Amino acid sequence: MSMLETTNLHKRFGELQAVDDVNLSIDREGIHSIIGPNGAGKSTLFHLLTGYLNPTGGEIRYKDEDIAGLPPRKIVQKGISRSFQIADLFEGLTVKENLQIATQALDEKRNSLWVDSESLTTTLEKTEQLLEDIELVDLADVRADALSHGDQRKLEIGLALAVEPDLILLDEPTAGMGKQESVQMVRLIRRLVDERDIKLILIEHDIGIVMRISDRISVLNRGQIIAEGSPEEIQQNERVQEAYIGTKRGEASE
Ligand SMILES: Nc1ncnc2c1ncn2[C@@H]1O[C@H](COP(=O)(O)OP(=O)(O)OP(=O)(O)O)[C@@H](O)[C@H]1O
Repeated sequence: MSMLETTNLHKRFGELQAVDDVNLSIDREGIHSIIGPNGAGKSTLFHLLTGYLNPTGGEIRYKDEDIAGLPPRKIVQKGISRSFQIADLFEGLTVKENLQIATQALDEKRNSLWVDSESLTTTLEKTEQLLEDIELVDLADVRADALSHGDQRKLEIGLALAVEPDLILLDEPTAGMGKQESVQMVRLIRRLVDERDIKLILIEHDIGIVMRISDRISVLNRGQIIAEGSPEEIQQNERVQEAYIGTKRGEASE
């Protein structure tokens, strides 16, 4: 059974159908990538799945419950998380402080004036675990705005993990990275998915990375899904090749 399913999902901006009758089925395990040329509708689809945009039509079912149109906070509570931009968060705080705040957001007692020692211990333990998971133990006391670009992206993933999601959505986690940083990031993401047993939906422009990391791929073009399958199937699909004509080899939409 699938974990997340969209049925006839639409999002229109004026005359433009940015997401056009999308039927997507995401099963419970592994990494499912969404690829497609610039303007294909990938980010719009992510915004719909995470509550940042309301669909114009259609359904989004997560664990068999309709979540279309729910606000982002409610969707996070259901177990779906996405990466945040550090710029929108706490640049002046350290790596550890950022993770602590995100972890505390899970705690039902966060609005209470008195935090009991048990929940404080749990928060600290979870924060330590997150630091290890995202390989930032050595940089725990460094301010977020002093981190390298690659380490900021790791922290963004840590923040998304802090709410203990079952499903996580990452939008271009390797954007702006050099080759070596990208390889490290891909390795980290694969390990997290396997160790934490979470499902990942990924938007990624680098086709080389997509083919290496994905268990399944859906291809969007002009708001519609034009192909879905394993990396091998997608590589050989003629409609996909046509959609990418004119793009450089090894890059989907640059
Ligand atoms: N808020 C908005 N208002 C109007 N049009 C929008 C809005 N957001 C996106 N669009 C349009 O919807 C289409 C799909 O955009 P979207 O950003 O989802 O594509 P994408 O596949 O993520 O592209 P990219 O790879 O360049 O990030 C584009 O034509 C875009 O200009």
